[in-house]
Amino acid sequence: MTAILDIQDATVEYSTRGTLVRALDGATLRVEPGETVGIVGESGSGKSTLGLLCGRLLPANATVTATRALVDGAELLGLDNEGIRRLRRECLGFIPQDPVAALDPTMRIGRQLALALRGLPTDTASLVARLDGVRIREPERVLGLFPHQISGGMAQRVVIAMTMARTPRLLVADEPTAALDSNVRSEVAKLIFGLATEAGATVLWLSHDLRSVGRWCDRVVVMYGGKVVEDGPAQQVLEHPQHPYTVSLAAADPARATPGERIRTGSFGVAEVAALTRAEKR
Ligand SMILES: Nc1ncnc2c1ncn2[C@@H]1O[C@H](COP(=O)(O)OP(=O)(O)OP(=O)(O)O)[C@@H](O)[C@H]1O
Repeated sequence: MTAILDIQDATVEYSTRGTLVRALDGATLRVEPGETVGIVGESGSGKSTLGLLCGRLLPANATVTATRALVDGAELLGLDNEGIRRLRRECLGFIPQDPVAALDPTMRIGRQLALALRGLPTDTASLVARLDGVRIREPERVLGLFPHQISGGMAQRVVIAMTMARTPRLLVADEPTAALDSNVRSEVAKLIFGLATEAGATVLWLSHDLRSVGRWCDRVVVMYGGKVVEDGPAQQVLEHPQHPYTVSLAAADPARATPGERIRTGSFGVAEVAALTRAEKR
């Protein structure tokens, strides 16, 4: 079977005013179609960089090397611009931490959704059905609103509807519930995993929170210092952590292990993803 993601010995360095930061330092990860994989690690461990690498969405100051970097069998680093656009369009879906930033503030929800549906029916009934599918109440009314007029939870549902409309084979979600109120986090996680399962999508869920990842994902990958330091079935990693960092995560107070309340500026290049999504819509 072709792996949906096959990255071997990937190194990513960011250069900022003459200073080099090595965000990935020989990261290796192979994911089979249909797996749900939680990638956990402390801030700066390279999770977002790995997520962005999957869509070759790294910023211009990043230099990438890898022995192998295949997404759905395609050589990520060798694709021309049309090839990478096609891969993003036909295979990949990204759900960022900050849904409001991922939406165009100047465009009503209905229009953004219609643009994201590209080639699929965009009459009002179809748009309403899309919002229904992500359990948005009063969908007709929501279609006429701007992003600032809806809650973070609702905005994330809109982003999920837009992303899942393309039935991605690989869904990369970077702390997609961390910026939301605690009472909607689990509903949104359930929605994402439910839709991904229905679509047969593989999920890469990037998070600081080992316990929540263990709840939703079958497999847990732990990153530390730009490397994958532990990788196994969720239950095994939670109950018998091997790497000292995983041991400390597993021993942490669950309340403290809850995803951060604040939006982390280092997270997932939301601006890049939003710009890309908007550029592709035009
Ligand atoms: N565009 C950038 N330019 C320079 N350095 C960057 C850039 N993006 C990330 N880095 C650095 O690369 C390292 C890895 O960052 P990355 O965002 O991938 O980690 P992370 O595990 O996702 O962290 P967080 O959970 O805080 O998002 C960090 O030291 C970070 O400061």
